[in-house]
Amino acid sequence: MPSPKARSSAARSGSVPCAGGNGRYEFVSLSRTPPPHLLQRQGSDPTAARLRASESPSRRRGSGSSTSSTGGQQLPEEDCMKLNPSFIGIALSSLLAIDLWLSKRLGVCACEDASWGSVRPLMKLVEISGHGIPWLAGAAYCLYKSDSAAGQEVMLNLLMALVLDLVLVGVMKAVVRRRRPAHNRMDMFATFSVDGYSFPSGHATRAAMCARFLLAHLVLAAPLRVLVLLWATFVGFSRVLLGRHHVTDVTFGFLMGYWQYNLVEMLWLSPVMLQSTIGQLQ
Ligand SMILES: CC(C)=CCC/C(C)=C/COP(=O)(O)O
Repeated sequence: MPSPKARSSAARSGSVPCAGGNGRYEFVSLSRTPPPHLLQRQGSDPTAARLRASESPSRRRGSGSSTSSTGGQQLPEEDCMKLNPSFIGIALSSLLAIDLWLSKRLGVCACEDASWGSVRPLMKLVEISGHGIPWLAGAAYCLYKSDSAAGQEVMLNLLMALVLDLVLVGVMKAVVRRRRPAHNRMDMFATFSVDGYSFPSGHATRAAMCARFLLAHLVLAAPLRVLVLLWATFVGFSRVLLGRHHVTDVTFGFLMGYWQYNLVEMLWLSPVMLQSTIGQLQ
């Protein structure tokens, strides 16, 4: 009988252990039709039942409702789908496996005992620099202090962009509900409940969106522009180093933040709108 590890790696690699006719376990490729004695046994064998139970809910749903013929055997249609896994399915599973492996390897500051644990405090400073609270507070303060209409307009739109970002990321996290990496220590300050989820990285979306915003609306010297880009990149990268996120959470977060800036430009609050808004507030 194979060890549990062998069983799980076999399941991952597309072959499943089944109880053979002589009581021994055999590995059967999912891409081949199982021998008849295995097909007969699957109905009553507890191991086969357990394996079926571990299949995806979508496969379990509607089990036994329809059948198709394969080589004279009547197979449930769901099993035929299993025998022909789609190319996109395999590509996605491979990407996810690489993502998990790479994220774990790169999470070198995930705790003090990790290989780069000594730089964790520095990484946490980078984390704070991309947190929503300092950005919201900073934008609100600049809006309050700004004495030019142009400055007020930019800061109001930055505030609107930051709120939009929080809402969109919150909705996305609540829909996808991907768990954070197992090696993450949840010691972030000021989080919403959806921040228990991982996809996408809110820091990455904010960093990408704010970097585009600053580069487009502030007159900055070339070295400062480079610094803004470096900061945004580092904020994203630090999420993986801290073990907070998978690589794909951050990659998607950057893309989403980049796209969010386009949305902000589309929804841009003009001076006319600004005056009527301020008028209503007074
Ligand atoms: C409380 C406020 C205003 C914002 C929460 C910011 C936050 C903690 C986001 C989570 O970021 P990651 O998804 O990158 O971990």
